[in-house]
Amino acid sequence: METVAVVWTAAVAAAGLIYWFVWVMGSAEVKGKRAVDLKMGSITRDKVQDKYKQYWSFFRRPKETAVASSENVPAFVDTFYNLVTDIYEWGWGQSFHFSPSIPGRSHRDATRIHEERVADLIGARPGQRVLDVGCGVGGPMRAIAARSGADVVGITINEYQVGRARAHNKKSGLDALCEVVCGNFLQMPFPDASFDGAYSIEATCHAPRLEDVYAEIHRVLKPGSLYVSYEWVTTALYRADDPDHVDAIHGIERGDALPGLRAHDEIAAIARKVGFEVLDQRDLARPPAGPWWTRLKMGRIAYWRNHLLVSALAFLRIAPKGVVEVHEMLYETARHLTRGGETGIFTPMHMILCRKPPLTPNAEDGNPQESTS
Ligand SMILES: C=C(CC[C@@H](C)[C@H]1CC[C@H]2C3=CC[C@H]4[C@H](C)[C@@H](O)CC[C@]4(C)[C@H]3CC[C@]12C)C(C)C
Ligand SMILES: C[S@@+](CC[C@H](N)C(=O)[O-])C[C@H]1O[C@@H](n2cnc3c(N)ncnc32)[C@H](O)[C@@H]1O
Repeated sequence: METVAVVWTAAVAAAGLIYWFVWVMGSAEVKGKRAVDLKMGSITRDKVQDKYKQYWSFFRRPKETAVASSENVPAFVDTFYNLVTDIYEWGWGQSFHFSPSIPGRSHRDATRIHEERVADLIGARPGQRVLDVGCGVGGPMRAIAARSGADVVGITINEYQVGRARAHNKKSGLDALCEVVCGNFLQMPFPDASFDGAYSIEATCHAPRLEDVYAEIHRVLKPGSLYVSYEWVTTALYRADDPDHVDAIHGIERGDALPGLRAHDEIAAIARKVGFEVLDQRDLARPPAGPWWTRLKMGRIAYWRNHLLVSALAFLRIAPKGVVEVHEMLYETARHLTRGGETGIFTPMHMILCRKPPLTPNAEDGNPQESTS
């Protein structure tokens, strides 16, 4: 009799523990993805490990060869997002970017405020059509549509994200304002001058040549309209002859599918080269902004909990094989990003605000032409 009672108590305790571990601790900060729902995007279960190896092979080539074959980059970025999208949603939320921390406010509030700033900078308003370049699963798109009342069209290279973004748009009741398209932002499926504004949040860093994506954005914008971008860059503190700096930046590139980080002072010149006027540029991470990396750093214990959880789910075959390796890669990446933030050599929020010049009447024939001032 006593043995039965002990066995029952142990079974109930174990069930309670599993429930707490998987369903309570395992749910995303913004509910919508739980650990038990981790898939690997559109990759079939048996191909996850191969795809992960394929992802790494990109970085085994010498940098010159990798850059020379930059036409492969969108496919490699697509593979990366198949591998990480569910883990990002589960462990971070629906907005795949950083934000300055704000004392006394939650991460969720800080994220929304950083996104709403974009809507305000480009003056988005009801009736306008705004482009979200590299939209992820649409966290920013929903915040910006809700703030401004503008119609937002997002583009992402990753088909799996399109499905997730559409489902979230519907669930949040914002599907009338938010639309998502699968495509390459280097060759966008939109006509010339078809948007009243555009923005990109921590996405154009995936472009092998920034001028290519900026030129596309310039093409689809109406004359006189605004574009704002939060760029990942090295700052003025970065020293290419310091092995610690180089190691941190390479770590960030490898763990975030980046063909090569750019320097902060290259961005404006590229924007001007494709025809934009640069109205403002600033590192939004500079004081008085609170550190963006504390959210990553404060989560050490959470990472271990997540590691145990992911390992258990893979062992039980609930999550696909390969999920543990991807999770480890992200843990390493978080270390490099934190180092980049603490040393000040890297920022994920170099803000650049641009305008496509308005049309002015041509003095000779009276027809409108792009102003060059
Ligand atoms: C803009 C990009 C992505 C930025 C961030 C959203 C992500 C960068 C690193 C990611 C993470 C690192 C550690 C993970 C952790 C080990 C896991 O347990 C839970 C998820 C993480 C916190 C994950 C979340 C998203 C990031 C912070 C790039 C790709 C251009
Ligand atoms: C780090 S996520 C940021 C997503 C979103 N801006 C956010 O903040 O939540 C980068 C996004 O850029 C997209 N992306 C990268 N390269 C792309 C390309 N060539 N064409 C279209 N989208 C691309 C990815 O698919 C992903 O959605």
